[in-house]
Amino acid sequence: MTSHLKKVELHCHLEGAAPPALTLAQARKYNIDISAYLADGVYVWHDFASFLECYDKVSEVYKTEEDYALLTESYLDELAGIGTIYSELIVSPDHGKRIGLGADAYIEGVCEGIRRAKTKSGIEARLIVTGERHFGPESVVGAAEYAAKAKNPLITGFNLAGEERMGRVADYARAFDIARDSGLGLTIHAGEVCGAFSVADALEVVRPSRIGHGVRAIEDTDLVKRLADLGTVLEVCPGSNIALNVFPDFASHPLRKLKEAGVRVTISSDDPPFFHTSLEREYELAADAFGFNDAAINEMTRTGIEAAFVDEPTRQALFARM
Ligand SMILES: Nc1ncnc2[nH]cnc12
Ligand SMILES: [Zn+2]
Repeated sequence: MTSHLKKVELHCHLEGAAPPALTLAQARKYNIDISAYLADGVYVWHDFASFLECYDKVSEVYKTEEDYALLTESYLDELAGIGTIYSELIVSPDHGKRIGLGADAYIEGVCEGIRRAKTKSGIEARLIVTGERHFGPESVVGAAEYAAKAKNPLITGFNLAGEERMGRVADYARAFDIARDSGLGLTIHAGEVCGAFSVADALEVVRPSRIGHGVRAIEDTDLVKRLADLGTVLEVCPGSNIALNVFPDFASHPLRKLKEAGVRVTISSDDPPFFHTSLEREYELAADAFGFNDAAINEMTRTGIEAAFVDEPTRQALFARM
């Protein structure tokens, strides 16, 4: 039972949180055939590459500022309903451009959703702009430039997501330099689909305070020690890792080993309905599948607040709500 615990989520892709029923309604509204990617109320994919394709197709049925406001508001309402006090949403202004809405209107819709949810429940939220590796280094630089110039107080971080097997982290270094110079918090997907080398690359090239997943660092003992020594926070998404077959089952998932080795870990849901999970389930898994007691789970939640891309008064206000 974790329903009594306060919760924090640092790693959830906004479009990845789209409920299948809402996606279907959106597809019907815009007369889009989504049947190859959504059938019988579940998203259809079979491996990491087809998951990314499905994710991109699903994203295309959200088209207007109001669509994004509604999607954001609905997800944050769901989080607030399970005791979540803080959420970071990974967003892609590039996607706004690709669907013809434009990056500013896309972000404005998301911000409107954040304001609506906060008015109702007090949930605090921030945005992490992401580049997608499979759209190439230039597009990732474009995302970083957008985030750096936006001067939007809700945009506080920069990320790199997408096909981890495409290129090396060094190919995306310039985007992270732009984001770092503008004062954004840095995180990067690494050690999810690719092995420990990808996490080592990320540490060397990006020097991020956080890493998305990072779980395959477990393949290299020295690297695990380095993560612990540096205090790098891992945004661990166990349900996602099992769904994508990064590990065969929860018994072989390294969350506990990483924590016991002194690595700072937090728990998130990544793309919840795609992976048949939710933040609520991830907290339940922490208790039931990983055997963490309330104190250990609260420690991970506090780590999330420590690592959140927020100003200090907001961080202290979040600690006060724990
Ligand atoms: N789990 C994941 N890994 C990389 N890119 C993603 N984009 C959405 N979900 C992702
Ligand atoms: Zn992710």
